[in-house]
Amino acid sequence: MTTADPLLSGSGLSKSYGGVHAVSDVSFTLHAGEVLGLIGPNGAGKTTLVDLVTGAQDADTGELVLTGSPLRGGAAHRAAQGLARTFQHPQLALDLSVADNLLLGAYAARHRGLGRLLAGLVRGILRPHAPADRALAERLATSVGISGLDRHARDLTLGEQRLVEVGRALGAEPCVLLLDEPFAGADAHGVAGTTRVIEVLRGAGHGVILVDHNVDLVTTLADRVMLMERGRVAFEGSPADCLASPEMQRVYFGTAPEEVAS
Ligand SMILES: Nc1ncnc2c1ncn2[C@@H]1O[C@H](COP(=O)(O)OP(=O)(O)OP(=O)(O)O)[C@@H](O)[C@H]1O
Repeated sequence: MTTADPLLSGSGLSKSYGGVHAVSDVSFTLHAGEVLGLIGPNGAGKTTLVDLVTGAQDADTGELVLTGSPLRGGAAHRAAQGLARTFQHPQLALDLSVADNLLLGAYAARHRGLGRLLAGLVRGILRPHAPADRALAERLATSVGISGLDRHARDLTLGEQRLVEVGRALGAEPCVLLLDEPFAGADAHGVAGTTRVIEVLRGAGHGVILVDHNVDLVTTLADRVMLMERGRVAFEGSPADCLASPEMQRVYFGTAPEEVAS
């Protein structure tokens, strides 16, 4: 792999559910230090694409390559290879504390296997955190800007849950982070915390795939944008070019720019 090679690439990815073509022949690249924004209306296939990359769903067709090697296997295997994600609907362990949830990503990366992860978790629950783990939880909390480490996850607002998910993903020290609607339901504080993490990862030469309906934020934060429509890539390019494109006008407003002007 040379520095010009993508950190992560997908080619010819497709996934159908019965007659619904959720993702159809999608190809993409993500380079080191790059934020790729993924936008598109409801049902465009954004979450399905994230699922195919992270191994939450099996692709019908297509190939993925991460740092020069084929990316295969289930979600836990891919996480061990350096992928981390957040979910459109946050998936925290609601009965655990903020600190325990933040540590889950690091435990998973450290133990590289579900059985050992669960064993580590049970040990963590049954006895207080080792000082190093508590310090790590505090560092992750500071990174995303969340306080109250001993609160139960179920007592958090949606925005706080999203921040903990981002912190948990950060704890795995991913080379690629996939964020699925991190700004939905987040207040200014939540937006700032997630934005900070994106900037840190970009600065460290990692990659970020950012899915969100907040087009203003995505086009501000992303280096490149992919617009999806009915499972396909309708446009791919710089944020400015995407915003000015006829495809953007058509997908979001149902009109081409010249029709708007007349
Ligand atoms: N598990 C599933 N079973 C059946 N159909 C599914 C499943 N997951 C997604 N779909 C369908 O695939 C299409 C793409 O869905 P997907 O959730 O990927 O879109 P999206 O762009 O993420 O939408 P949103 O912005 O609303 O989250 C939709 O028509 C959806 O109903």
